[in-house]
Amino acid sequence: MWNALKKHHATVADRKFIELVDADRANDFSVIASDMRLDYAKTNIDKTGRDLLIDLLETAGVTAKRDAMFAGEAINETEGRAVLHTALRNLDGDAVMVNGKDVMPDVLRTLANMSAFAEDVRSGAFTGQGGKITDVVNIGIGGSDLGPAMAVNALAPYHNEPRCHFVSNVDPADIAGVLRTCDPATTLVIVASKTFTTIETMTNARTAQAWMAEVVTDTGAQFAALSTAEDKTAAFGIAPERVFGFEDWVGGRYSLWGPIGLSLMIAIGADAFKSFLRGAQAMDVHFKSADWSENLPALLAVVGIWHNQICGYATRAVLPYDNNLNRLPAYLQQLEMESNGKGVSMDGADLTVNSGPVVWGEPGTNGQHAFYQLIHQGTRVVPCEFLVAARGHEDDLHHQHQLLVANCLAQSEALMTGRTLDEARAKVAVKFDGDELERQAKHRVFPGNRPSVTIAYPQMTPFVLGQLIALYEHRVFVEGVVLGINSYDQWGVELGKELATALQPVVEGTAGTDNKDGSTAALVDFLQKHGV
Ligand SMILES: O=P(O)(O)OC[C@H]1O[C@H](O)[C@H](O)[C@@H](O)[C@@H]1O
Repeated sequence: MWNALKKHHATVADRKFIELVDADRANDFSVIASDMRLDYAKTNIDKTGRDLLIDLLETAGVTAKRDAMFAGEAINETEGRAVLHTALRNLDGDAVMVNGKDVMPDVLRTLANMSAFAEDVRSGAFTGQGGKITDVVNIGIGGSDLGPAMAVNALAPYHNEPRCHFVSNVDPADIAGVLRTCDPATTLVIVASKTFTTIETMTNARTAQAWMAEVVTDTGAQFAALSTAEDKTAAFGIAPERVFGFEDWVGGRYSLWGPIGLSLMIAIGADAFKSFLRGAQAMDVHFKSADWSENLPALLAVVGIWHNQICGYATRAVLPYDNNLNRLPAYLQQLEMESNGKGVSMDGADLTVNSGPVVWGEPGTNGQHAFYQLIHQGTRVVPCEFLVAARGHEDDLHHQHQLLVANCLAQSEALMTGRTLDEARAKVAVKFDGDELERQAKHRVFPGNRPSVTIAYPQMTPFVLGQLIALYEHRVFVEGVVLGINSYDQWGVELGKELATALQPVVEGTAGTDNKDGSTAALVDFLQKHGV
């Protein structure tokens, strides 16, 4: 299949896709599911290419794998675990079996407990020593931070109760900066850690505990924990009624839908949080039922595969024309790169194609005034993913939103159409002539034919955010199955952790640098001379 796709690519690589994009192609290469429209017309995928890509899904067994995932089979083979974040948004409670047990009663009970606690915090029924909670500090990292931090920003217009802060970095600047703005007597600290062993999180949690203890008599009463390790949360001193547990079949970067979403739920309320879950559930239903040729996550995945594994474009820019999605690129970096950044297939063989792409981005229009230069005229092609809402939330500034939308559409159009040398000459002919005209014109040429997809939606509501994040999760799943890798482990983060533990005494000066390489030893020496 890979060879067939590469062969086909050779036949279409030079085709100007601007010449292909008429109304028919725009409809044929777009799909609408629930509230979202995915347009992938501005690419050089043609019908044959799409057929081949969909054959690739069938050959890779995506249908069977998808059904196995939803059925609770242990598709995370290297860790022997099911992958069931979808159960967290299965609000109708249809049975989901793991090892012969229906997990839904526990899932729904935890959701009800979280909802009651979140509403108590919002209403003031739950208080700190100094009264109603004014600030929530979520201490977590990776999947225990990026999801809620991204979603609280994304849903800022729905955020109507305590201020929410997110502390992740072990750099003391992070926690010190946040705690400086909070009153310990009215702050709720949420320690979010699936394992409750992550060094950054546990270090920051102890710092927060000491900060609160200076003022608050019973600090444990103002701490909550989100974890799979209830013994460890108890040892930390957090009462069981404020521990919201989940199971190991929820991966860290897929955990926003359950207890790890508590800070989001406190920010927007339990009803809006459920609407967020319903959005994701709608995308799950679509993913399970739509034909691959009409299936949003599957199509987004095959476009990604086309650009990365077939065309060889190493990166992908995610460009939300939605300022509140400013943490989406960082969230997707973990979701996609920690899931599909692997060089070994499930059976232990080396991959024969590239692993998933480098994902990066910033909201438009800011990026336009920074790095779009490279996207338009650099020598490397960067496939772009534009996201845009029909409406913002600032009704009195709707004209500004229209300008935002115009910018978004202009960028994908410019990337596709480019500007020829003749057009560039015409632009500068009034100012220059002769050789100088040629030289100046060359700088103003845009190669064009640069691919992008656009995801459009009516407005960034909780329901739409749920759809969007579930769309990306399933896209990652499909790409992972096609590559034959396990998208649900993350062994690649272990080595650095082990070496950091070993280096701590070296940095502190209680162990020597004898067994370190020359570069590391010299850096330790320099930092020690400067007071580390
Ligand atoms: O939630 P925790 O157990 O504290 O884990 C936090 C994060 O750290 C790990 O190193 C993993 O790479 C991430 O996938 C995880 O989300």
